[in-house]
Amino acid sequence: MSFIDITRPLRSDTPPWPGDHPVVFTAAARIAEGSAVNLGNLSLSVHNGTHADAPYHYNENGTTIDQVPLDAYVGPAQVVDVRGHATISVALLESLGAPTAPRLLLHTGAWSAPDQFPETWPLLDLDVPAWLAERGVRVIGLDAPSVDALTSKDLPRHHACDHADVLILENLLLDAASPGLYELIALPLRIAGADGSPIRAVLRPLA
Ligand SMILES: N[C@@H](CC(=O)c1ccccc1NC=O)C(=O)O
Ligand SMILES: [Zn+2]
Ligand SMILES: [Zn+2]
Repeated sequence: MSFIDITRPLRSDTPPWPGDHPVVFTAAARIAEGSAVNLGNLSLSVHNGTHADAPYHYNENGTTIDQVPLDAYVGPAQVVDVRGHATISVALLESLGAPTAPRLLLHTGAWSAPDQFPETWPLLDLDVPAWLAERGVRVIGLDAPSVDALTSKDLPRHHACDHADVLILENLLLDAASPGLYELIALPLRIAGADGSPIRAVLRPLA
């Protein structure tokens, strides 16, 4: 069965989080210029594009990305459509029949123009991470740049996820994923000591 690719392309013309390092991909060598090979150099913030946050991103004593349990990032996942909602409450998720899987992906529709960084996106109520964790959820993903607001400095939703042992995926591309149950594969790179990592995130429909 074919995959649905829920990864944003890493492109130098996609704006990063304000103030963060952009995607820089340069050709260090080109066959067309007489080299034996084409050779690319890549420079990134680990929060560019579709990525996993490591708990170390928001907790000095948190797990770094090379230490996170890989089985969290592979397995059944539910996609729900929360487009048009400013806040995501327990009641909203219940009304959508969530959660039915250990991974919950929120289609917010908040970042629709790739060359324009969004200013607002739907935010979880602070009791949602613990409520989801009690129901077996280990990963929350969304198609917005963060689980917290752009201007947040105290990152209450990141911390609520951390306290509930819920891992976070950000900047997914869920336009082609209708609500339903899938297998998610979204493994981070083994970057020693890092606070996050790009992922290649795909869904496979579960019949
Ligand atoms: N995707 C990130 C963005 C982030 O937190 C961030 C990235 C660069 C510089 C500052 C950041 N966050 C808070 O001040 C996140 O919410 O995890
Ligand atoms: Zn992040
Ligand atoms: Zn984050």
